Amino acid sequence: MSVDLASLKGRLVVSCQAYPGEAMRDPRTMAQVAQAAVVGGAAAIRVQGIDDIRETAKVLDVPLIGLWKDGTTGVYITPTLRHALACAEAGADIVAIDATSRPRPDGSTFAQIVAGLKAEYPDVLVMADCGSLEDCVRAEAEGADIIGTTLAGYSGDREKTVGPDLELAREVIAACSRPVVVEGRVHTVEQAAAVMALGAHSVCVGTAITHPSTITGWFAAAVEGSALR
Ligand SMILES: CC(=O)N[C@H](C=O)[C@@H](O)[C@H](O)[C@H](O)COP(=O)(O)O
Repeated sequence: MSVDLASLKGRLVVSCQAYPGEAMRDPRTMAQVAQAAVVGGAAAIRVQGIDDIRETAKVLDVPLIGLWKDGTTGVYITPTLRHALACAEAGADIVAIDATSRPRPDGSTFAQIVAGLKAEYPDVLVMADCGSLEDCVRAEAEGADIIGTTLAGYSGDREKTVGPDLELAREVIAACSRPVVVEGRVHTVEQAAAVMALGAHSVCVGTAITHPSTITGWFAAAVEGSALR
């Protein structure tokens, strides 16, 4: 599917990810979670891992953002062209790629991955997962179709804010002309609305919609912290 980014304007994107060792870490389960999110109004879905991309692509009729996390430190979100090509081959309409300037395992650059992916899959779009304003501006110049604030607070460039990094969102929206998707620690509907009011193209929510253990933990802490003795 060739994605018209206008279809995501003013809409919610939902990230459906379960982590290694978790009970929901199963491609069929993630595809079902994705289907449920679409019923609720998600205009696009973001999934991690080749099997999850393949399984989710089978059942979705909204754009699919795919990524491949390899490792847990440094550049681990779709770190090389090999990973990006595999995401596209598995059915991702948009491939999310780490767009920070940190060294990649094979010494390649974001610009080289974008060029290599587009040479092979001209219709596939690139979402740049950025951690700073500089990343966003560079990624746009290097051919990213969507600018994401995904790595704000995770790449070492910015403090990890409680909730989304609204300051970065404001600066990126002002500086970039490509659609900006604000992603990362959007945990409440109020935060999602605040991000959109800044002028974001879309907001991407993961944990607060699709990670039951974390959501349960929030409620459990509130209940236990408020219980009368
Ligand atoms: C930093 C990193 O690796 N972020 C990942 C990117 O795909 C996911 O673990 C996040 O869940 C996703 O970005 C959505 O964010 P949140 O779950 O905070 O709504």
